[in-house]
Amino acid sequence: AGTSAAAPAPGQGPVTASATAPATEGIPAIAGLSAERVRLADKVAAAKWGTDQPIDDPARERQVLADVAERSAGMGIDPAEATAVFRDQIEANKLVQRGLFARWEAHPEERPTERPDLAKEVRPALDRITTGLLERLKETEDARHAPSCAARLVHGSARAALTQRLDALHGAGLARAVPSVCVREY
Ligand SMILES: C=C(O[C@@H]1C=C(C(=O)O)C=C[C@H]1O)C(=O)O
Repeated sequence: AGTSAAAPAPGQGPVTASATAPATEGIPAIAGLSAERVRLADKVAAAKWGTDQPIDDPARERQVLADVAERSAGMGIDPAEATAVFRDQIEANKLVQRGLFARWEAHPEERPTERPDLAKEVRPALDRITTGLLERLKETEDARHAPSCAARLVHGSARAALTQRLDALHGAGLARAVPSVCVREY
């Protein structure tokens, strides 16, 4: 008793184990972190909903991009490539926030019941994702410039959308977040 559930032989584990595990490295990890960032738009929107804080905050965007430029340069990542990625991440986040505001206008019963603290809770969570994304951008220097990047990005994004159970709005956000990840060499 208790020993009947033998571990599967290597390579014979359930197919779903690898298909649902979050990617921890490479281009797919960038897609995974991008999906997490897009999901954080729910908290950003909930923090702003019913306040006079606008969805677009150009000062905060400049701060995010300046931080990315400085840290990427320090890490040996092309700052132009890194800031292009984060410009898209920001546009994606606003796309989702706008979609959620529209949803909440139309469906009062779906409105958030709590207001997270943008400065103390939500932006620090976004900043942690920034750190992770910069590490992954560094590690994928070659992969992002390779012809195979686009396929890896599409595959990784589809997997992230499934594993993180993104709905249509967040899926559209993820698609908006990642186009600059692959660098075209022409
Ligand atoms: C996420 C926010 O909303 C917008 C999106 C930002 C982002 O994605 O980093 C930054 C500023 C805002 O224009 C926020 O205000 O923090």
